[in-house]
Amino acid sequence: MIDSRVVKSVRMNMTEEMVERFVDAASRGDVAAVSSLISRCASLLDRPGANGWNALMLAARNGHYTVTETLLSHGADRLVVNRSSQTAYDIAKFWGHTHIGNLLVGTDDQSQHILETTDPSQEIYFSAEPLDRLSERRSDATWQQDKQNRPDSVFLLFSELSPLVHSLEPSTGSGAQTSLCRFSSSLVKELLLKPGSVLVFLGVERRRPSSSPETSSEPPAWFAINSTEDPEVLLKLGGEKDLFWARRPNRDLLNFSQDEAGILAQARAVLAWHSRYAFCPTCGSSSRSEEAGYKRTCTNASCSSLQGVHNTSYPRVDPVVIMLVLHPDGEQCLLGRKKVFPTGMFSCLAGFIEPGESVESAVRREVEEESGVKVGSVRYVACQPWPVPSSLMIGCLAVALSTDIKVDENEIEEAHWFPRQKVIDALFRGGSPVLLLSHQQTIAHQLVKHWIGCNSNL
Ligand SMILES: NC(=O)c1ccc[n+]([C@@H]2O[C@H](COP(=O)([O-])OP(=O)(O)OC[C@H]3O[C@@H](n4cnc5c(N)ncnc54)[C@H](O)[C@@H]3O)[C@@H](O)[C@H]2O)c1
Ligand SMILES: [Mg+2]
Ligand SMILES: [Mg+2]
Ligand SMILES: [Mg+2]
Ligand SMILES: [Zn+2]
Repeated sequence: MIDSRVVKSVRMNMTEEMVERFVDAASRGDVAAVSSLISRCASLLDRPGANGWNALMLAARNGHYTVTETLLSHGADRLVVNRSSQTAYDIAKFWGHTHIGNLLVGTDDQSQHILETTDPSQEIYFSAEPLDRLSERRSDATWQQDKQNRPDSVFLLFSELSPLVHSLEPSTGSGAQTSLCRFSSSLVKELLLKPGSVLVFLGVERRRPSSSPETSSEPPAWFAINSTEDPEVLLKLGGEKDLFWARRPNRDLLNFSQDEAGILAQARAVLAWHSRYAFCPTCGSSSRSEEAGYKRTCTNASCSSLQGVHNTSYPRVDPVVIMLVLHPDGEQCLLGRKKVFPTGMFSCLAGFIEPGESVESAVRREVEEESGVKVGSVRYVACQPWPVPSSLMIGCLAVALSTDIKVDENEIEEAHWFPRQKVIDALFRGGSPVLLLSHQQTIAHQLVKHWIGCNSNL
């Protein structure tokens, strides 16, 4: 007679073994194995494996859309948490699998599913577009004037390109520490008449899906003003006590909510262009702002820039490649540091694209110029508007063909190959004396996370 405890422990082992097979199949994206195991034993669905993660969490971690969809269709519980109190949604978001995150919260529009890759672009700081730019309204002077006078229009104030902001209580939960100070038209009326004020129309608030279509009133319009008036006088306009000018771009501009960061990037980049192009680049005469701040026109009637379309009259966008270069062994990445970086901080190499150059060629040229490393294949990942003053960072992964490093000492202080584990420690364990990564809101940081997230066999 076999002892009932033996039977029980054998049965237990068999079940544990089945659970491990089930979560492993989900982790590998093996939808056939997942479906067949669920059909044989439905109770496997939410069972956690030995490491405390269940099938839905592992499918979310590794970006397996179809397995996630299958588990949800069998009723997998999206709200179960692992030992770090993370749900499958938290895990998907952390690893940049936006399409899985959307599926888990039910907002999936199937579009990203086709791309089936991690898509960090949705979360890239400075890239949100909460306003409809309504570019077709820029040359409608009557419409613009009406909007400028409307009591619900919002005006952002900049002094020499620094936005007026106020600090937020930490409890806001959005992670934002600062918020843009918003003015109504009555408060800025006089300021708009000052000769040194530049006004830019940013757009109108996008209708919330919940708002009823009959909502007659048009959503509020947003504007940005750059002023040369005394900043202390302008501060008083705000009225509130804890207002300040966000003067240090690489620090003060990285603490806003995603939406405000997107608005800030648009405003600051266009205002920066106005501040540098007060005179016509073609003939040197003064120029004036037109089309709600999206064009500058020369005041010299005989200037050739008035004939046809000239790119000198429109806001600059400077394309910059920024690349995480991977060692041929796939297990190390190339990071460099400039003299101006804080001690121990390393970042991706970057460089302005030159006229007539493709993204891929710029990646290869800049990497070789700055580190001596030759690059083969280049893959686009995501981009980031970088309003300092008006760059567009084009983020790529690149694979090295050579490994010897010889830095261009004019620009790069040092550059090294960093093993994956050292980068993981820096990413998740707050850096180490030898490696501090750039601010999490930079695309350089996102590229490193994307690389680590790509290979799920952590
Ligand atoms: N967001 C991020 O993660 C991140 C990271 C690194 C750099 N950046 C930004 O990317 C930009 C370019 O990086 P870089 O400095 O290494 O470029 P780079 O390696 O091309 O070197 C800069 C030099 O390029 C020349 N240059 C060519 N075109 C230029 C232009 N349009 N404007 C200014 N200088 C130009 C100048 O001589 C300048 O000194 C920097 O301004 C920096 O703010 C952003
Ligand atoms: Mg360079
Ligand atoms: Mg560079
Ligand atoms: Mg360069
Ligand atoms: Zn001119």
